[in-house]
Amino acid sequence: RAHAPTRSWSLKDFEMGRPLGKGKFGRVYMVRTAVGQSKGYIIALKCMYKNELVHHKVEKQLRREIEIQMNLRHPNILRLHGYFHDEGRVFLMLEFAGKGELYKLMNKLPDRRFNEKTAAQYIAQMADALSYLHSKHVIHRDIKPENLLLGIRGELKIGDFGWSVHAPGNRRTTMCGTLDYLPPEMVEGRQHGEAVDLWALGVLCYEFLDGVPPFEEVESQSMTYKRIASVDLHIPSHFSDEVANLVSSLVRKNPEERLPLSRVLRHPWIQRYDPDAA
Ligand SMILES: COc1ccc(C(=O)Nc2ccccc2)cc1NC(=O)CCSCc1cnc2[nH]ccc2c1
Repeated sequence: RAHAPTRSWSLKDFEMGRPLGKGKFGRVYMVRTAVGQSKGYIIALKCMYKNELVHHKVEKQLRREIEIQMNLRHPNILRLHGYFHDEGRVFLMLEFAGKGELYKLMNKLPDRRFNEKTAAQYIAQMADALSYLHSKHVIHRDIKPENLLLGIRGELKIGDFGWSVHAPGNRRTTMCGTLDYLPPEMVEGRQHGEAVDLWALGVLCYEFLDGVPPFEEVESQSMTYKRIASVDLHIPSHFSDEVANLVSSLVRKNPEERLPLSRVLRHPWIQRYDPDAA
């Protein structure tokens, strides 16, 4: 049974603000609740057309996602405050992340690189969010910079759950977007579990420090595929020994050998920059 919204919202409850971007199936606007006199608060309103959702056969996935996300509460996971619909559209009331999209910030950095201190804080926040999701048997499956947002205090927020499923997952619908973050078991279409997020965490850490993901082959997707399947990983010389150790412990072919999140949070590289991470 889909969650009965806490109260029935409708478009007239909001003051429309500027567009925040185009999502997968709709547009997102910055809006303020409590029209008129009282302050209210700012949220991101995602507007999607029902016939488009039906056309792409994703209405069941959306319903499942709403079920999952209405119960998630974590500082590094973008909140879904509620949802409502009118005759032709579905609206998601999402948390507004005050410092915007992480990849836009990355594109402004010289060679898109963060220093190790910033990267370690982000990875600690991601590990925290992922251990929360995994404790609820939710696999994200799509951890990558494009899906990360920044809160007003500069904290990371996992922002988009287009592919989260209850473990163990076995992707039924076809893939879209980059292969770069997918682990061998997914590119080979095999059974996969929560360890796919551990692999992606290692790939994310690599990209934060090198500016590009480890298996990227701009020219050829099939080459990326081969490099992932063979774990053709080369750690750049500018990586500290400790972060080299962390990345190599996460980006492992065998899912069972990947460093568990509890160990990531206690890893020397994380502890050096974020002592109260664990
Ligand atoms: C929890 O979050 C989400 C949950 C569900 C869905 C979704 O669309 N699910 C879906 C749709 C159809 C079929 C199946 C599933 C999307 C999001 N999240 C976003 O879309 C992030 C960017 S919109 C928010 C936002 C906030 N804060 C910002 N600050 C600057 C820009 C910005 C942008």
